[in-house]
Amino acid sequence: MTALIRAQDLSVSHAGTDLPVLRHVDFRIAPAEIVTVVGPNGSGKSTLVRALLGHLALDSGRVERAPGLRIGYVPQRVNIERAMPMTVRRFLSLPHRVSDADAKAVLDRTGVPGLQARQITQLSGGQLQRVLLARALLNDPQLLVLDEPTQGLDQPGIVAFYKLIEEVRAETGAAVLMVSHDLLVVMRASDRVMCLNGHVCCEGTPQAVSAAPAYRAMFGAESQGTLALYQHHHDHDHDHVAEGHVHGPDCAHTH
Ligand SMILES: Nc1ncnc2c1ncn2[C@@H]1O[C@H](COP(=O)(O)OP(=O)(O)OP(=O)(O)O)[C@@H](O)[C@H]1O
Repeated sequence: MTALIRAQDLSVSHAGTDLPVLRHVDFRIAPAEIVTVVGPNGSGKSTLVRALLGHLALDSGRVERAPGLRIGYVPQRVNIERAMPMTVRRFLSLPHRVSDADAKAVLDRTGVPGLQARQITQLSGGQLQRVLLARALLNDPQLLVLDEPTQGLDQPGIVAFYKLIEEVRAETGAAVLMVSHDLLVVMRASDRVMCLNGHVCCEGTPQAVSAAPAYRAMFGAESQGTLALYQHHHDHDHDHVAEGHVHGPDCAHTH
């Protein structure tokens, strides 16, 4: 099936960094697929998302988006202006006005009914994430992009949020691209996982990635729990990684 987004050989630099933050990254996501990008802090996950959305200039490579692609984007929670006085109802109408009926329906759907009159600043972390998701769902997206959607949530909150994401995918057929640090939960919820450290260290099914030496080296003890979830039937290689790329400090794979 045709990809919703396909990127080839992406390299991206930020002002003031010597080395490109992303180096020779290939990416694609198909309709209804759940893809998760994992990697250490500063490994370029948010940069990849922003490059795929067309928010950043590329050093090299290209990003192709399906014509007219509808994207629902939930940026990192830290980027939301929490100090600004605004009700949930008003927030849902930015930038496009929505009807009361649609606002009610989407809040019901995301498990936070009746919050219309509440100030954004007064929401709990879990409620805020669901309101952000609600807003992203309003334009009936073919692709949902979630950058660390469960930051600050406790474990039951994280599990419940990913369950909601899976339900939304099942109901709407939307593909989902997530950045996450919640290795255990996210691995179970994903069709495909990409392990990023400036370049793609490993990529594949959760089973394959959780057993990959690069992933294990990167996440250490935390990865052991993930490994226990899966049987060991891994056979990945790094053939898709461009020759001569530079390893990040936590990347231990060999060629
Ligand atoms: N606007 C910017 N200007 C300069 N450098 C930036 C900018 N945005 C990100 N960087 C740098 O690029 C690198 C990758 O950042 P990015 O936010 O993509 O990483 P990340 O994997 O999403 O990290 P985290 O897990 O901490 O959110 C970091 O070293 C960061 O400091």
